Amino acid sequence: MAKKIAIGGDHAGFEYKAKLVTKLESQGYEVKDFGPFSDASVDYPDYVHPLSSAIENGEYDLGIVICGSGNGVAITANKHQGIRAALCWNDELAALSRQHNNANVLALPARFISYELAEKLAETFLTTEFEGGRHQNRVSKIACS
Ligand SMILES: O=C(CO)[C@H](O)[C@H](O)[C@H](O)COP(=O)(O)O
Repeated sequence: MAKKIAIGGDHAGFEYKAKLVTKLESQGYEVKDFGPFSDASVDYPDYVHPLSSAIENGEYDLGIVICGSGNGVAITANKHQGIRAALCWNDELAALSRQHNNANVLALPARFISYELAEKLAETFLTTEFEGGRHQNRVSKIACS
């Protein structure tokens, strides 16, 4: 089970991020918050690039990034060769992102889902395993040199 979690985003995701950090820590996860640390307007790449690099370097098992739509943080994270970020807004998508895509970053759209759903998606993402097999062949072909 993934234990070391990196979390980050922007001002639109700040409130959900703060609550998720508390929740995940209460469940025994080691959580590194890459910011931001207030709801003042910021630029998500300033937080998502360092988070993504840390996951690529093996410092954290999985990541969660949160902005208004989830698109900005997902697009930024996916610029990194070692990152497979999945934008999810329902539980089946969160499960499939792990089972089929071995996603290592969950992107959440805070302005479009409830906090309760965000918490559920995070739980599913963090506890679902990659199925491997035919999916491993496909995942191996994602990265370009
Ligand atoms: O990156 C995004 C959109 O792709 C996020 O949703 C941002 O949180 C959003 O763009 C922030 O918008 P704001 O008007 O500056 O609060």
